Amino acid sequence: MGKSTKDQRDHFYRQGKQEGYRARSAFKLLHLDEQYALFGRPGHSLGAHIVNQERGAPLPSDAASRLCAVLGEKLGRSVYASLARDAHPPGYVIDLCAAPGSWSQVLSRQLKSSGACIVAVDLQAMAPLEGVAQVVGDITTEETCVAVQQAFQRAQSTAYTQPADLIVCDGAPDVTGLQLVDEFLHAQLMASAVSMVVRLLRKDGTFVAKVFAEPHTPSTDMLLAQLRRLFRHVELAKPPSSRASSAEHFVRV
Ligand SMILES: C[S@@+](CC[C@H](N)C(=O)[O-])C[C@H]1O[C@@H](n2cnc3c(N)ncnc32)[C@H](O)[C@@H]1O
Repeated sequence: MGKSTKDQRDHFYRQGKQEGYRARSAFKLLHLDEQYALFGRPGHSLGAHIVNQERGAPLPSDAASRLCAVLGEKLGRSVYASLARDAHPPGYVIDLCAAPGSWSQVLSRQLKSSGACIVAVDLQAMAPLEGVAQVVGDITTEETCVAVQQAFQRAQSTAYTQPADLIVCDGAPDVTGLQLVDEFLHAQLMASAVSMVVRLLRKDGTFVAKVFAEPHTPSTDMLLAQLRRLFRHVELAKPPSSRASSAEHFVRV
């Protein structure tokens, strides 16, 4: 392992301890939020106008038509839709493969003030977290998928069940050391996460998942192509807190 990678690992490890996170992976989600505004950017000027408009406040100018005038109808609408999405904090969130819970801690801390409803799922039970409902189960089984759906419904105070705005998955199977077996097990996990996303994520909601895939390889291109058949925008990211020596990347749809 190179010196800079080791230093970086130590830095995030120490910072995680100082900030009370259960794992250094917390920073991966925080960095993905910096890149994609996963938790909303209500302070963003255009985003704030859009939120105000949706709340009925007068908009000083018509942001959507101005964007269309500059960028053309199709791109303008698409940029407007993504700014509108990024302006809102997600209200309904599912954290798949959540233990020991540092991503759930990030979600709980970042979204506490907006009163988000958060459900965390893992094979292992984790220490309780304020504002996070837990399901212990295997996400590759139908039984757990139903249990997540039920917990998600119970965690919502309204009669009408909202679909999720954001689903995150940092799942990793126990490593066997046999590359083909490990890749197969991770692909199973990803397929199960995607099948939950198809059932529980709202249209234009956000899904973020860890994948072990180097960019521009045939297997990564195939994975991204498969995801693009289901989701409009699919991107591959490598947050600075993810070790450079690891094939770990994150897909965001
Ligand atoms: C890297 S850890 C997740 C770390 C977590 N995001 C955090 O920040 O604390 C991977 C997790 O995936 C979970 N996992 C692996 N296979 C699973 C499965 N089939 N169903 C549910 N959870 C699973 C493991 O139990 C483990 O807790």
